[in-house]
Amino acid sequence: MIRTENITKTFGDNDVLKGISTEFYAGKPNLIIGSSGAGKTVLLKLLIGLFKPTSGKVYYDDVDLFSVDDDALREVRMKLGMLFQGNALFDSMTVGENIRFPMDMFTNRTLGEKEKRVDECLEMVNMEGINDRFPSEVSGGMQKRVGIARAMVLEPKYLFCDEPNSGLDPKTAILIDELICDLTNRNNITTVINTHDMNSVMGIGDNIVLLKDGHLVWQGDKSQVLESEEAVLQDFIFASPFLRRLREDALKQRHAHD
Ligand SMILES: Nc1ncnc2c1ncn2[C@@H]1O[C@H](COP(=O)(O)OP(=O)(O)OP(=O)(O)O)[C@@H](O)[C@H]1O
Repeated sequence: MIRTENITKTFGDNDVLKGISTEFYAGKPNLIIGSSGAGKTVLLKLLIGLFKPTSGKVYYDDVDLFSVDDDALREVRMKLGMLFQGNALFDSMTVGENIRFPMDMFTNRTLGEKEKRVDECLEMVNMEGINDRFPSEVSGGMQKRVGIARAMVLEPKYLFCDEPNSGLDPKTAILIDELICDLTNRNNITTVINTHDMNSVMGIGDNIVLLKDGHLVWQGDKSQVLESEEAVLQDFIFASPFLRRLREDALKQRHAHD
């Protein structure tokens, strides 16, 4: 579990986060949503310790991320997995070398042990046998899976995904969501996903945190989205006239059955 306590972040005279107190739970995908400039990326960077808050606290279970000594911080960092926007795979390395990279950096495992773990991770994302291909030789959806395999290689307790669906067609995007969700449930990981994708919100939104102008304006799960009266949420999720009509129809049907 990750908990934030009244987090603020100011750059110069720009108050980007204005007191965020929330929890991200283990074993479920936690989504941060909100329109452009709301502060999602800044919050994600704070959670992983890339930015320090101007004030407030971030707790990983009982560990206060910004008050612990370097050894304890390193211990927390070893438990973080990160799926970067656009995958951030190294083009000059094979798929296998990309997945092995965190083990080369942070462990003393033998080459045999590392190769065995690479195979396990490729199997985990249903991509067995593509070790020797280069990222440019596989599709965008496959690259995403490789990115997930790399994020999982050190068996993270916390997984961060920055817009995991960007650049994917809707069907592939849903498969990637399901894969992240499945790995999260099976391994009891606290997964935090920064997303704009409405399908993700309605498909895997077990805990949704909505930001607007640096404020947390709504928190709930996908089953509460349809009925919520929160205008910012409705504007964000049902952004087009077509989607607003769909929501009205769905609400009518639901109330007709009540
Ligand atoms: N390193 C930085 N220095 C100064 N200002 C920053 C920095 N990073 C982000 N900001 C500012 O913080 C605000 C929120 O940016 P952020 O990237 O978190 O938005 P976002 O919700 O992730 O938007 P998007 O969905 O477009 O990625 C913006 O006004 C941005 O200019």
